[in-house]
Amino acid sequence: MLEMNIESYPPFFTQESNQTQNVDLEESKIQDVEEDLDLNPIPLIDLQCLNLEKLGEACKDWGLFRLVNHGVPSQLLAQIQDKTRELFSLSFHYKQAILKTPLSYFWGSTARTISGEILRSSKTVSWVEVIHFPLGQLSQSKFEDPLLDSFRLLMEEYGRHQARLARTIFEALSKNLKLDPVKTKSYLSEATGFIRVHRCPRIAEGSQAWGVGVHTDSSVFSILNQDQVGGLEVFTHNKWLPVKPIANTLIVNLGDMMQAISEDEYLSVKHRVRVNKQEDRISLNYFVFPDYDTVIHSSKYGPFTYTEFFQQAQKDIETVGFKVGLAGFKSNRAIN
Ligand SMILES: O=C(O)CCC(=O)C(=O)O
Ligand SMILES: [Fe+2]
Repeated sequence: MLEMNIESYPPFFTQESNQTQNVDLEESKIQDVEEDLDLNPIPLIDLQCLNLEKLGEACKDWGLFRLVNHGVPSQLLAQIQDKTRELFSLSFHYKQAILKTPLSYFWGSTARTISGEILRSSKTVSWVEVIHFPLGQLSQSKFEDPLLDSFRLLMEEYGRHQARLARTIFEALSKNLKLDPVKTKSYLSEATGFIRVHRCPRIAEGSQAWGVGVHTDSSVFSILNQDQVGGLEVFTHNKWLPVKPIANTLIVNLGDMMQAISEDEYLSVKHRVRVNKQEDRISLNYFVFPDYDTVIHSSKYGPFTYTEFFQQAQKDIETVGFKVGLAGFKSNRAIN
């Protein structure tokens, strides 16, 4: 067992009372999942020779794919993982002091209100610590702490790669779906992009919690970089499947906005994150959205803007304890 740097964790994770009650709503027990890792059937998409047909199939059948030849230098990926780990291992109080606006630092939940406050569900707790990096605001920010400031520069560089990938992927999906490029231009808004860096603290034997409980992403899609500890699981073909960590690959998860834009042809995939008992787990996730005020038109859902979708999700979490999501936006035409 690696030594734990206790001072680096929010007290939330070291209090006994938090270690047993946090079981996800949908599963009362955190069971093992089927491990057919060697088969590793998650579709591989090569960005250097993009096969549109294969990409379309992956989006329809899986709602996710693994990107290779994505052009993000392996050195940058490794550096980012190392620096993220280093940043999280600073003391909790120091992190609270330096991770200030435009960044935010929170734990126990991945949901926030529109004004940026942490939104905790009364039903479920996420065994995760999060730092939120709004990419659009990073270049104007300079941090006094040298580690944080060098991390900001890395995030900017990584963010530019993510925005490039997002544009390329969205263009390919739009082509497949025969979307009108002029009408759907604001369905992917670079300015909305942000990166979340996560640490899921290891959890004591006998305690249980999900790092992040079952959910779909609200974004158009997300691009995930997980470390070798692994833990991401997706619900696909009627079972839970672990997404094996493979160095230098990225995982693209389609979100609710993409499902709506595609008229339900593509899937916003359900996923969750398992906590490791031996090691802390690090992941970085880039999310991108439509322009917040752009109306999404679809025959399956009533017209809505991302702002409305987000506000509804917030209301759901406060009232029923989880995001209802697209199911709450079905158009009358689709219901009848
Ligand atoms: O850390 C991960 O693997 C994914 C986290 C996630 O699903 C999310 O933040 O929406
Ligand atoms: Fe997610």
